Amino acid sequence: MIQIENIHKQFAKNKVLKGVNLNIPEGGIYAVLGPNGSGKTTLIKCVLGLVIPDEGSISILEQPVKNQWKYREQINYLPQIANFPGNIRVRELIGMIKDLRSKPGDERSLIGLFGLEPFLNKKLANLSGGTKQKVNLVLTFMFDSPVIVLDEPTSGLDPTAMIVLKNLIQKERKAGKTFLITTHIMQFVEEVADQIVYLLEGQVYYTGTLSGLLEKTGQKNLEHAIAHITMEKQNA
Ligand SMILES: Nc1ncnc2c1ncn2[C@@H]1O[C@H](COP(=O)(O)OP(=O)(O)OP(=O)(O)O)[C@@H](O)[C@H]1O
Repeated sequence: MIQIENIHKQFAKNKVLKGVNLNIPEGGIYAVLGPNGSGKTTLIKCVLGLVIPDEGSISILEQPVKNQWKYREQINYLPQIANFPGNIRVRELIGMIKDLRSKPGDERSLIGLFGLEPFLNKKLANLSGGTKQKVNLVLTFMFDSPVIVLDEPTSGLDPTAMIVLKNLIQKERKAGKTFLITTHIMQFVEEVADQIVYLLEGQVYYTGTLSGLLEKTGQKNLEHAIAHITMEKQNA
């Protein structure tokens, strides 16, 4: 479904991705993890065509993405920071995004799930951070696409919204969708991810199941496994 081969990317002298290889088959939830600044967002943006790699190739649904744009219709993307103008009302924003996509979107059940009815006529600038994130999740999940990319989806969410999000992800996964998710919330990863991709020093340090990572590191949970990898690297 997504093939990433030998991706390199540097910003000025900062070599962020140094030969990333990753093969993501169709269906399932891939958590892309790594320390701050390890290149998770950069990698995701390469997949989306928002960052152009210096070297390497990416194919999605068997199509190389270089100089292409049509494939993006197959991806729903939740950015880490979505910067929409503050004077737009929630209802208008949803309408605008639906007009921009060439496929139909259905936001009604999502608005109910996230309890957003009272906010539909409010301007974005007047919403709390968590409520804005719920709106962004509606914008992401209202379209039916085979690939869903979520950059820090839990940001600012209260526990109820977190449960709604986890259920939504599981529902879409059962429908055969492929997820790429970045997050620093390890409990979230333990609960939803099928596979873990751990980026370190510009390369993929680990891909596999959570239990495989625990076995590899000899730790009892993901938080400890990651701390173990970091310490090991520091002492190397
Ligand atoms: N457009 C850009 N111009 C210059 N440097 C950039 C740009 N985008 C990212 N970087 C740098 O690339 C590195 C990786 O950033 P990236 O956002 O991909 O990391 P991340 O793993 O997603 O981090 P976090 O966990 O903090 O979200 C950082 O050093 C960042 O400053």
